[in-house]
Amino acid sequence: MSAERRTATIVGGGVIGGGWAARFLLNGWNVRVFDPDPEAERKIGEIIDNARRALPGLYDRALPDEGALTFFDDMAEAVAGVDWVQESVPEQLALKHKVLGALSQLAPRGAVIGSSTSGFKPSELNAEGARAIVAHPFNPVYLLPLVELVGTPERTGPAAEVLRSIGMFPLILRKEIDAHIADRLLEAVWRESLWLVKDGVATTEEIDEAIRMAFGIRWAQMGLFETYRIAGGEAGMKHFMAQFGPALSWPWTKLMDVPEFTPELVDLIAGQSDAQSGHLSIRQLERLRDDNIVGMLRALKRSGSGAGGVLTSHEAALDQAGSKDGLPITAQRQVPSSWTDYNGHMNETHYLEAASLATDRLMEMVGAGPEYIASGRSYFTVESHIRYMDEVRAGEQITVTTQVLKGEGKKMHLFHRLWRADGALAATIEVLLLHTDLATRRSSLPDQPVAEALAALAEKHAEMDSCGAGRFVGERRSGE
Ligand SMILES: NC(=O)C1=CN([C@@H]2O[C@H](COP(=O)(O)OP(=O)(O)OC[C@H]3O[C@@H](n4cnc5c(N)ncnc54)[C@H](O)[C@@H]3O)[C@@H](O)[C@H]2O)C=CC1
Ligand SMILES: C[N+](C)(C)CC(=O)CC(=O)[O-]
Repeated sequence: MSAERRTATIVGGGVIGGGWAARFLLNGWNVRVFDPDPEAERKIGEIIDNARRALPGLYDRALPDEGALTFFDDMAEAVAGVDWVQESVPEQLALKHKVLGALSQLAPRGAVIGSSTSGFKPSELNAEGARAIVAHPFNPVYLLPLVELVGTPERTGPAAEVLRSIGMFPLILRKEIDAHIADRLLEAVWRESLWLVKDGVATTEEIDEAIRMAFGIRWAQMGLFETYRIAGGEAGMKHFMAQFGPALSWPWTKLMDVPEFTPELVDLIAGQSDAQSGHLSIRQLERLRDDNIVGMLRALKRSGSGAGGVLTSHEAALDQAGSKDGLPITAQRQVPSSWTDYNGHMNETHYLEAASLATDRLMEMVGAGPEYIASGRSYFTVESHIRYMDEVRAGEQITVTTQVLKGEGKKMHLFHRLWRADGALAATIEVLLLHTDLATRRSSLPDQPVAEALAALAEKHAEMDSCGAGRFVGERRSGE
């Protein structure tokens, strides 16, 4: 595995560089960091720790094994032989020129040199001979998929491929523009909000409530235009524009007029922000934000909408193979914090969820996957028996193996074992499923190839130990 690993160098390991480091590392890349800040290693370490508890929770499959993280004092050594270089130094054009100029000399010709710049255009970044593209991410880089790519197609095309492979959504801009697309939109909301605080209309907290209680949620799943199309009612966008068009010439915005950052305004905003959130550290706020984003993205994954669709296709590309004790591994994943409860361990419902994922995988293995289901046939669970044998904590890797106890006629009888990373058996989940015709909703015989594949597995697994299967609720365990 390590021979195939690709390597990214992060130049500037602050908020954004740390996020990039985590994104690459947790997707199996080796990561090198170049940052003169003596605190860089600690800060990046903390960001990566937060990423480790959040990112794998998005997926129902295991991410690749983490790559190696190394810190360098010498820029030339840091970029030698690497595949991707991501510049994330502060937003100052002279500094970007200096750093990108050096990187363009030192990095391999074939390596992508991406700049995280929030607002500079490639023509500005490369004015002194550099060969960078804009690769503008969003904080937290390890969770949010969007990366705005700006540059020539021969550079942005291959860069987009790499970004997709690490679960991101590259949006290639048609033309360069100050602040790209998303920051133009964010800047509009930011400027307007500054006025609302300065004019005493609202506090920082009230503005945040106005966003998160309504349109923030809406934007996450449909964006602006689709949302407004719906707001136009049955007549759609045209009606919306007819109704709200006149408002564009009313004083609904102060966008062209920006409040000056006087010491008073800075104190006012910083003071309100302290009152609103000062009881939590930045790392605590990051963890709260990450848990919320993971929950929302997982909800979007269910419908395949927006960022949820990006997750689904990335997950499908994650390897899920292998066997343990002669049985196929049918699920492997990290336990997300959203699966844990007030007892500080994985809640009972998610043992069944893990088993359900394993059943889906087993169905795929015998040819009853999504295509088969789309053609009108599937399996329905009619009975399950879970034995909870050990606790599992957030962040632990779990592995599920599946033994086919019976694959005959309409019946598929499975015995899932849920293993902890330390080798302890945490649960067994025995499930009986019946093949079902999705049109009539009645049980039916599976197609011949499915029946044969299932029977073959049942025969192969028949000789194996199935201790713990067939028990009734309350039956004493051996030694009890
Ligand atoms: N903070 C944010 O929300 C976002 C920032 N960006 C962009 O990312 C870039 C970095 O921003 P942040 O991470 O927020 O800044 P930051 O201040 O958190 O981190 C910058 C890092 O660069 C390091 N650095 C300074 N000079 C350097 C040099 N010559 N060589 C290597 N490292 C050097 C600093 O030690 C620091 O660790 C900027 O271009 C910014 O516009 C992009 C998206 C979001
Ligand atoms: C405030 N900002 C301009 C640095 C924001 C960004 O560039 C993107 C983000 O993550 O919001």
